[in-house]
Amino acid sequence: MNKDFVVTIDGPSGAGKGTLSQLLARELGATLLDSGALYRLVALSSLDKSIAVDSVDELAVCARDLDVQFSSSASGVRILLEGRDVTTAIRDERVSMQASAIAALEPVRAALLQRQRDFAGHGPLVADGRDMGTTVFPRADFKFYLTASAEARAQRRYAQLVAAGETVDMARLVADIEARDERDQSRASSPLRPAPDARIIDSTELNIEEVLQQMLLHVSVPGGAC
Ligand SMILES: Nc1ncnc2c1ncn2[C@@H]1O[C@H](COP(=O)(O)OP(=O)(O)O)[C@@H](O)[C@H]1O
Ligand SMILES: Nc1ccn([C@@H]2O[C@H](COP(=O)(O)OP(=O)(O)O)[C@@H](O)[C@H]2O)c(=O)n1
Repeated sequence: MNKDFVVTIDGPSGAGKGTLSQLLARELGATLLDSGALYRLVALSSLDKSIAVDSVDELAVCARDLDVQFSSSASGVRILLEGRDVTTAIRDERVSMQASAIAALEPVRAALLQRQRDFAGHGPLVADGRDMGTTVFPRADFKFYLTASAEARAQRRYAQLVAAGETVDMARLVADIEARDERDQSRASSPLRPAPDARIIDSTELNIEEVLQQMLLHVSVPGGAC
């Protein structure tokens, strides 16, 4: 087994990718790539700079020049955009919708591609997103596609946002999630779909620990299965 092995976790919003990729990375001693955060950062930066969604060239420059730092802290990974802590700001629903819109633009995806690939090759990597197993790391060692019913995903997201102190309109949240799913799946450039060699896990009826155990069953690392 390659010491720089790559595990990819793709799937729709609220399927549990972020949660499971963190747990799996901890179990495997791997670095984490939260590719959605990169799209969210371009979205936030473009909203801050009032760049319109149809200004494709400007958005691509924004993605290419993104000044971002991921720093570990006691409360988890903090994300800095041009030195400003935007860890919470990028999770805002307005940013989610903007991220989904700009993620459909091929020049933006192309501008982020190498930045994502650069995470590999420095030890094991767990990469979370929509096209990790299809486009960014097509030769990954282990690929997962995590999904759950739209209702379960919306309920999870609702609980997560309420716990973070936000006021959430459930009907709006469901509509937003469905709109993002539709856009992610139907775009021409790297649409959301399982890689042919991905293991599909439906977590609708599974808790987080059960999903983690299923994943660990299929990831074997040097020194034996873990
Ligand atoms: N299998 C599960 N059962 C219950 N809650 C879950 C499960 N997987 C994830 N969650 C919760 O759902 C919310 C969304 O999960 P997250 O990992 O952010 O999803 P994603 O990254 O796919 O959008 C989080 O609050 C997380 O704790
Ligand atoms: N590899 C990726 C990751 C995210 N994205 C886009 O970026 C948006 C935000 O990604 P995310 O993973 O943070 O979203 P959630 O699953 O947390 O809702 C998604 O709605 C996708 O449109 C993408 O197109 N490709």
